[in-house]
Amino acid sequence: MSVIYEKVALIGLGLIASSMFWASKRGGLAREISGFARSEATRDTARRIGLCDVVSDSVIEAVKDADLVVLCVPVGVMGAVAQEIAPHLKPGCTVSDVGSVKGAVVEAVAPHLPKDVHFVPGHPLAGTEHSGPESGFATLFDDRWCLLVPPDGTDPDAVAKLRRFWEALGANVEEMDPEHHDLVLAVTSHTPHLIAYTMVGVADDLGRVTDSEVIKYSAAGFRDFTRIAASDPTMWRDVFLNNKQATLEILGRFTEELFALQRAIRTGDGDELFDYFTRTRAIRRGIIEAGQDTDAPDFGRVKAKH
Ligand SMILES: NC(=O)C1=CN([C@@H]2O[C@H](COP(=O)(O)OP(=O)(O)OC[C@H]3O[C@@H](n4cnc5c(N)ncnc54)[C@H](O)[C@@H]3O)[C@@H](O)[C@H]2O)C=CC1
Ligand SMILES: O=C(O)C(=O)Cc1ccc(O)cc1
Repeated sequence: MSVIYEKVALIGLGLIASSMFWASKRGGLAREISGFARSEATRDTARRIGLCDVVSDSVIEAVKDADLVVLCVPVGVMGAVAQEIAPHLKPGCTVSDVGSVKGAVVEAVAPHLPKDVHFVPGHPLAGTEHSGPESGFATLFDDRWCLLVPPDGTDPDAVAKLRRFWEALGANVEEMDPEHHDLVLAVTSHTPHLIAYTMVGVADDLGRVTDSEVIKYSAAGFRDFTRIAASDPTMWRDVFLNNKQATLEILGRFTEELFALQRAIRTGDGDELFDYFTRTRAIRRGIIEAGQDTDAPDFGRVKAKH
């Protein structure tokens, strides 16, 4: 592999930034990677484990002379971080992010950036329920999607370079517009997370989630819910507050379907239940035939290149 960016700055040293660092080192994709995190404890941990070539105590220092700056912070603080770094960005550099929501991030970040900087927002569809600087690993993005949502008129060379970088990190890259991204993610990630949170909350309300019998006998479905419900609360609070419209739209549809199934159970309508489950089974089989393995413990890897 060869160097794609001379200097990369990673802002917010958690799961995604640390995985980007290790994957970038694996491929030799940057000559220097600087990092900044808000808390001193995170910066100390990063230094101790060798995360980033240089860990700066100031975000301004971290972005100085960087050719690529990636915002890896919770969605709700992207705008504030962009505002802080904007006057210190190298002319001609690319600013990107990895936030799970795109519309609100574009709105919050774009107005702060100088005209001579390329803004190419991104979102790797890869993660785990773990967070923090010690949770990252080099293979996180291998065979996963990374979606780029460049605003209209973005310099195609800047987009192509960032695409090459993500491909070298191991991902399959596709471009999308922010609104479509947010709707797709509301269906495939955000609403399912909310359902997992709710289901674990319900079990907890019943006082059984920590009960050894429930843990002992819990089937894979509930275990997956508890894994997902262990995800970072700040990150997920920000996802829902910033993808409000699409999540509420999908939740509305979800509750309609749930009520229909509830009614079928109450009235003993076996045909309704059977037909519904037959339809959903076909969807699952379609996913497998398309080469996407959703059995992966964290998130479906992309088996086939599309
Ligand atoms: N965790 C996951 O599975 C995935 C997360 N994402 C997105 O990636 C972004 C980062 O997520 P993770 O790496 O999982 O989070 P994380 O919680 O592991 O790391 C976030 C880091 O940002 C730092 N931070 C928070 N506010 C800050 C500020 N104002 N200035 C500087 N640093 C600040 C935190 O101290 C922490 O070090 C989020 O926007 C999230 O939506 C995207 C794909 C997957
Ligand atoms: O851990 C899981 O199951 C995930 O769903 C990972 C994930 C979380 C958030 C994202 O924006 C993308 C991927």
